[in-house]
Amino acid sequence: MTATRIGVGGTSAPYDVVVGSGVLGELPALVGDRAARVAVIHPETLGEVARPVCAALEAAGRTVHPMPVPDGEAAKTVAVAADLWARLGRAGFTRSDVVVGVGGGATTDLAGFVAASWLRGVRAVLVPTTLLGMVDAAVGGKTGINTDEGKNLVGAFHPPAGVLCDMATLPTLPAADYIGGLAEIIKAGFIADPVILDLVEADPEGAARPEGRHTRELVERAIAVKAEVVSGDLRESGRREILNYGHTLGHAIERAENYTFRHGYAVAIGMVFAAELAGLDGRIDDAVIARHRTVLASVGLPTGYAGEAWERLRDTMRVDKKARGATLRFVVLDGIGEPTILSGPADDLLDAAYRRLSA
Ligand SMILES: NC(=O)c1ccc[n+]([C@@H]2O[C@H](COP(=O)([O-])OP(=O)(O)OC[C@H]3O[C@@H](n4cnc5c(N)ncnc54)[C@H](O)[C@@H]3O)[C@@H](O)[C@H]2O)c1
Ligand SMILES: O=C(O)C(=O)C[C@@H](O)[C@H](O)[C@H](O)COP(=O)(O)O
Ligand SMILES: [Zn+2]
Repeated sequence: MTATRIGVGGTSAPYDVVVGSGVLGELPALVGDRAARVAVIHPETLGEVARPVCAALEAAGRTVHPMPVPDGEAAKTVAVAADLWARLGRAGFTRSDVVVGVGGGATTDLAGFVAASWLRGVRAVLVPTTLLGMVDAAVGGKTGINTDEGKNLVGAFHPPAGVLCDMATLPTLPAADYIGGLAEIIKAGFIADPVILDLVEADPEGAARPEGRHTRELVERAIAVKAEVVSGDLRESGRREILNYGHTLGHAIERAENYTFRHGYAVAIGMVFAAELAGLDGRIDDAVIARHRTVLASVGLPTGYAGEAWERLRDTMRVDKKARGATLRFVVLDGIGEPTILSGPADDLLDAAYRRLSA
């Protein structure tokens, strides 16, 4: 199957998300001719995945600097970012050079942030190798790291110069990580493209595997949702907030679990919470709430949570980026494909929605 190109606009430098299988040959063109040096930031555990990326760039005449970092969320720290700044400095990276991020969403968030901050911004090209990275994290220019106080609290909007989704990398991804990516795909279904929900419901077992019959369509539909939203609101001054569906509680759970809980799993629970909130607020009926639980559970995602104390989660949600002053704001649905903001819900509504998660 040939590669698909999904354009992302809304900036002075529109870019393509290239989706296909065995498409590494497209990488040098995304990196461009001006770069003499390319830093390839990748998890140290993914040396085998990064090697062909480095080889493709070397074959195109670039001087490649592989920069291994800790795996997954452990890389999203200021200490790792500072170490990368030091490595770029020692290697003499200038404004015409390029940072390539290879790996899951945690790695591409870090690589994007380092590219955004080095010399106040150099080009980033992202090569996501997880389902979640392809359909969400690598697209749209949100970059960042975590702090002790919460998730993604430091970062920058820095759109990539290109994104290469080589689906041939997916078969080695552990099943649990693949399923985590489905949470963001299902999110795109609830907020904007209900056909996604239909496709998952038609074949949940296939949806949970890279070789599933609808996989390519699910990936492309989710990217199309993200591309359309961020093209209209890069800096999240309005509509982009819908991409945060399920993330207000989700991020609080990730922090409470010390980032050992997969992002997609936390978002799945957060979407059920948001659905319960919307139901209690009279916005959606029981059938829509039930559809959240059934579609998420059908692919193996969690729909309940009985972990950390609710009071602590509620406190953590106060540093959510959608909050304004003391007012918590949640993305909720008025119906499938009809996201809106619920501003300042009463404490008893929040408490009741949370109780339904542990019931
Ligand atoms: N910037 C955004 O818009 C955005 C959007 C969604 C999520 N995110 C962020 O993305 C992160 C989650 O991303 P994730 O789910 O990809 O997790 P991750 O980056 O932690 O990767 C999950 C695991 O998969 C491994 N892996 C990656 N590719 C592999 C492959 N091809 N074969 C074998 N193993 C492979 C990684 O080494 C890691 O152990 C979170 O930090 C989240 O906040 C950002
Ligand atoms: O791109 C966006 O905008 C999103 O909200 C996508 C989310 O899936 C993603 O997890 C994002 O990193 C969350 O952003 P944050 O601003 O809440 O940290
Ligand atoms: Zn997310």
